[in-house]
Amino acid sequence: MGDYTLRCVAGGETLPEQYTLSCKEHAGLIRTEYAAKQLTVRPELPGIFRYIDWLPVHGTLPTRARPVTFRSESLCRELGLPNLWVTFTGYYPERDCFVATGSFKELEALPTTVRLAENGGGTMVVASAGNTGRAFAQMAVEFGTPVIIVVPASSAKSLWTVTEPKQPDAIKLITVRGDYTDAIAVANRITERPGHVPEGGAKNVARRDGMGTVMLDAAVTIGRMPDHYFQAVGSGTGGIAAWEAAMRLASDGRFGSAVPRLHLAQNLPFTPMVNAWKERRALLLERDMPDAAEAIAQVSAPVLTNRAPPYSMPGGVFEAMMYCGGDMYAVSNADARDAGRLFSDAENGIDLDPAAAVATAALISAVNCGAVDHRDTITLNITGGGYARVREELGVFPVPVTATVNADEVPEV
Ligand SMILES: Cc1ncc(COP(=O)(O)O)c(C=O)c1O
Repeated sequence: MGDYTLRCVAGGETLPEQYTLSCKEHAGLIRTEYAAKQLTVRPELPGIFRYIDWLPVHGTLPTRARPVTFRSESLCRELGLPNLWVTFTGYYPERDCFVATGSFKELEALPTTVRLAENGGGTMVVASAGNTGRAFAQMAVEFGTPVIIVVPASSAKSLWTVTEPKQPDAIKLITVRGDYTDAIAVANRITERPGHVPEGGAKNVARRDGMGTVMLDAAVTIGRMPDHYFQAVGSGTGGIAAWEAAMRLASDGRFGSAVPRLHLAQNLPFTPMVNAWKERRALLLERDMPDAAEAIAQVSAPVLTNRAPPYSMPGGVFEAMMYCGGDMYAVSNADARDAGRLFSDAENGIDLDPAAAVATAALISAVNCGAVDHRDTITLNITGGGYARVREELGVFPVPVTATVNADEVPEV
C-alpha cells in the first residue's frame, strides 16, 4: 500500500524520497509512480486514505475527510445536464461530507502531514491564501504537528480550527502586509532556517496526489472517467493533479482510456493563466497580470490569486491543458455569486466557497457556449463549502496571530 518511487518529469531519472520536492538537475515537477498499477479502494481506511494505493504515504491518520461524489438531481435538472456529478470536499453531513475546515485543502494537508512524518519530520512552513493554512492548522491541533503558517494580513480571518488547541505553541501564524505571493516569499525565507521544511506547494507530490483523489473518487463512483472536469484555479495545482490521476486511471484500464477535458476557471479581473492560455506557454507579468495588486483586491475568491502559478514549467498547468484539451474561463464576481446561489438552492442551502462558485459559473458558461454537450459526463469539483454549517454545528476557534511583517522581512519565530 502506498509503495512508490519519485521521478523527475523533465529528466526521467528516479529520485530518493527525503520529502523531496524537486530534481537538482532539471526544472519542473517531480511525480510519483505507484507500485499498484490498478487502484484498490480501501473503505476500511479512514477518509481520504481509502485511496492509499495512490498516495505517497504508508500510514494513515484518523479522519473522516475525503471527497464525495454525488448526483445533484436538482442541479442536473436546472442545468439540463443529466450526467453531471458533483465531487464535493467540504462540510455537508446529508451527503456524508465531513471536511471540518470546509475545503479540499484538507486533502492536501492529510497526506502531506503523514509524508513529512515518514521522511524526517520537522516544522512545516506553509504559505497560504487562507484555506491551506486553515487545513494545516487543523492538522496541528488534532495531531500535534508543528506548523508555521504565513498568510496575507487580509486572510487572517480565514484561520480557525474546529478543535480547541491543546498545544497552542504547535501553530505559529504570521501575517504579511501584502498578497498571497508576498506570503510565499516570506515563507521561503523562513524555511532557510534549520529544522524548517517547506510544504512545497505544487512541487509536493503529497499535495497533488491528495488533490488527485477528487478525480479518483469521481471515476470510482461514476464507474468511468468523466468527459469533462471543472475546477477554479489559482495555482492550477488541482488541474495538474486531476491530469496525473486521470493518466493513472487510464493505465489502470477499468475507467476508460480518454482523460477528461480540463475546464479551469479564474476570477475576474485577476486571470493570468486564462490570458496566457489564449496565446502561449510563457506567463508574462506585464501582459497577463497588469495592475495585479488592484485586480487582486477586486476578486470575490482571493484563494485564486497566485501571481506565480506553476503554469509554464515541465509537468505544469500548460502541459496538463495541452494533454487533456479543454479550456480556461474568466468568471465575474456577479456570475460566481449567481452560480453559488443556484447551487445553494439546489443543495439544502449549502454555502459555497467563492472559488467553488467560480467553478460552477464556468460550468454554466461552458453549457451556454456549447463547450460541453448536454449528454456528456461531467465532474464539477466543488472545492469548498458548508462553512455556515461548520460554524453552527462544530464551532470555530480563531488562530491567534503570532507576528505581522512586511513582505521583505523575516519574522522571529
Ligand atoms: C476552495 C479553493 N478552490 C480552489 C482553489 C484553487 O486551487 P489550485 O489552483 O491550487 O488548484 C483553492 C486554493 O486555495 C481553494 O482554496
